[in-house]
Amino acid sequence: MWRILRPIRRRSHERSNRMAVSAYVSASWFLRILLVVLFCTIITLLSLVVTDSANFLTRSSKSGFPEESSMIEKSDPGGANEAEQRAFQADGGGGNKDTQYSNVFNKELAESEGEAVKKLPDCLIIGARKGGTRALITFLAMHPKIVTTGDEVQFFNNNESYAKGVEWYKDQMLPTKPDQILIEKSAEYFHVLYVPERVKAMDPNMKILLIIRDPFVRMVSDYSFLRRFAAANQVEGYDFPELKYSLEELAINNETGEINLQYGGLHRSKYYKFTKNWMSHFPREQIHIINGDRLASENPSIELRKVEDFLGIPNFLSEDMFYKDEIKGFYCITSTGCLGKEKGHKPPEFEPEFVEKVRSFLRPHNNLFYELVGEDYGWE
Ligand SMILES: Nc1ncnc2c1ncn2[C@@H]1O[C@H](COP(=O)(O)OS(=O)(=O)O)[C@@H](OP(=O)(O)O)[C@H]1O
Repeated sequence: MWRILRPIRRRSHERSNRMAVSAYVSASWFLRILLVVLFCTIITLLSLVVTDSANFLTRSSKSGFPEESSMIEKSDPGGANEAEQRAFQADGGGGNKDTQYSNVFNKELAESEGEAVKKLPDCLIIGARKGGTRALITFLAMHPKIVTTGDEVQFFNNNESYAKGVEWYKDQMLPTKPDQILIEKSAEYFHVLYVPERVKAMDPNMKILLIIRDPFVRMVSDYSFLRRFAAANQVEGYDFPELKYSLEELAINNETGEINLQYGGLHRSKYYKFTKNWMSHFPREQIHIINGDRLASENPSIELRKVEDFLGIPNFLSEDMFYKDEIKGFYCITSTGCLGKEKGHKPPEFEPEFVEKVRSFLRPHNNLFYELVGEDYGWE
């Protein structure tokens, strides 16, 4: 019996051994496949996380600091009002029809070698709208080493013009000698969020001039300009609220008594947001900020000297080239007179409560702006 059973037991023993070996082999393959799948999943997840954080950082750097979002972005109705921009463009940038000033004040400086040819600008005055951009470019145009554009070209902020391409843009410029700097000013560039990206794509070395003034004063000037403009002009498809409503009615929501975040005039006075956007495309050293309050209230040669230094051209614009016109209340050019009648108004008066409400809304934006640019402008 034992002899009969022994081979059977051996066979069954061998069978169970084989089964155990094959179970072991299958289990080890299963584990290997599982590990490979697990590894692939981890890699995919990790790459998703990395890409997402990179996107987040890019988004943050384009639209402002992440911490800004809690305080500032909530109070931000979004981009500039396009209809308003059209209205502004219809006037070539706010009554900017000043003539070019001749550059032959100083013979030595005026003598430039080489042939004058059309080229793309070396420098842009980007705004801020109603910051004193016209005064700035008009004064700079007296410098023999500077050539400027007349009317605002509004190339980067106007999709129709932008679509015409850089050759078209170049064609809008005046011929410039090799040792002269060409400056274009369009006061709306500062406020349109896609502009710096476009400028950088054309010339990453572009020098940027930004002139800012007390944001409350700027808002008042912005409102007054649009009101005057609307009274004298019609823009198809756009009803100017400035014609129907007072500044107080536009800036304050009359139901809640709170600031009206949708009001474009106020939005454009939030310098931090727009400057941050420019600084995410251009280094701080490439952006020179002019104090528009000072350019208007002190002899302009003080602020202009800093611009000359920034542009790397000889100091030429001197105190005696300007005088204060007591009737107009602004500085004018000794040899040619004041800016056109569209520039330089006595601001209207407002109730102190209104002024304080708007100023306290702007204050955190101003503080962030001071921090960002490294200078305290001391606005109330
Ligand atoms: N010297 C001199 N002469 C006249 N005006 C001067 C001057 N310096 C600064 N300003 C102030 O410039 C304000 C107009 O700003 P902008 O030229 O940037 O306006 S625009 O955006 O181009 O339309 C303009 O605003 P308003 O006073 O509301 O007209 C002036 O306050």
